[in-house]
Amino acid sequence: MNQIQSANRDVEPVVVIKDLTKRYGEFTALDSLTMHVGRGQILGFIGPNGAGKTTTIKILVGLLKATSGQASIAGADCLRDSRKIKRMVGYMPDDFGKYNNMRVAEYLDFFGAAYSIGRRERNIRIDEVLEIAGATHMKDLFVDALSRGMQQRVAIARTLMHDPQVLILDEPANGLDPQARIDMRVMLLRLAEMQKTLIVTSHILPELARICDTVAMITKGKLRAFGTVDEIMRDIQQRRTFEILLPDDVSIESVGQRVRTWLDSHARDTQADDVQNATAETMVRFKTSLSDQEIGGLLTHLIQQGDTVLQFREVMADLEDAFLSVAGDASEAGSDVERSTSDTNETVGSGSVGETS
Ligand SMILES: Nc1ncnc2c1ncn2[C@@H]1O[C@H](COP(=O)(O)OP(=O)(O)OP(=O)(O)O)[C@@H](O)[C@H]1O
Repeated sequence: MNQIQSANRDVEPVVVIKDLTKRYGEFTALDSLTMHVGRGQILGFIGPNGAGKTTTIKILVGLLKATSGQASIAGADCLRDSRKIKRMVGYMPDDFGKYNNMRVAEYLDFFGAAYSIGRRERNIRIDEVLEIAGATHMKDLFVDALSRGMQQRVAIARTLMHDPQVLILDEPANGLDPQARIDMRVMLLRLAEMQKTLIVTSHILPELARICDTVAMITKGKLRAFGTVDEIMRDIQQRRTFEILLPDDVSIESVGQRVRTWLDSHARDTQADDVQNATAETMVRFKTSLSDQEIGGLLTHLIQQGDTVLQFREVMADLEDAFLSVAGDASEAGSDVERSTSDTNETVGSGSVGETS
């Protein structure tokens, strides 16, 4: 197992899972899972279908008994102290459910009452949670008429009604359009700023990379990687990919050759196909294990040679690459994970060393 220890050691752990195992008869759904999440942090809990995410969540919220191991939230045992757990945890399932003829305020009032919040306090709380979720304008709308993105905001508001310190959100970005996904990320970050501890499940791997402090990747009930996104990336990304965007395809051949020659003389592990001329995209793409500072030397070299470079940027491997790498079972994971394009971290053409990452 490639278990990377989190850099967030200084943050007080709120959710602690230790050697958690769950068997259904002969079948092991969770196998000695150990991980933790600190206060005000976002954990991306990532795994393909059937990996064991829901099983873990059910144990955390006290709905399922583990076969062995421990799960606690702020010191309370997830099974034995279920009343405390219920107060401390807000769980947002993937499915919004059907609530015909119910307005948003009534919907929130209903859930507030289920948490035994008094009527006056409920009214105040409804306005507060709608504000936090950016859904104040939806207060009098019917929930079943809302778009998926609006429903997700209301679902977050509902999860916040009893002011839980830990939020467990199951696939919150599922079915959202790109703008709604961005809005969702902003909202999750805001909740973390409010010192809420968030566990966010996803099988859309890059979705979480931008906002998570820590990522836990599981397949077949086993933890495959646990650490910050940077730690996981650094661990797998021995060789990084860069792109050099050129003004036209005329200079591609010469720039490609210059990059090849430069890499040959600076990086011992350079391989024949490490440099590729992407003519249609007017760019040269190359892989290297060199440091940012060393790669900056290549940019300087090109500019000194009179090449016009529009952009010099690193192609960020996404969490999916990391996942496939650490899972060590690409065929199984690859069939389940949703593919997406890589992100790029753009920098300027005539830039200096520091701008390459
Ligand atoms: N009650 C049960 N009896 C037997 N096997 C079960 C039971 N519940 C879950 N499993 C199995 O345990 C494994 C983990 O399931 P779990 O629902 O935790 O996965 P998941 O990561 O949440 O997947 P998904 O993303 O599809 O929800 C799966 O192989 C599932 O079939």
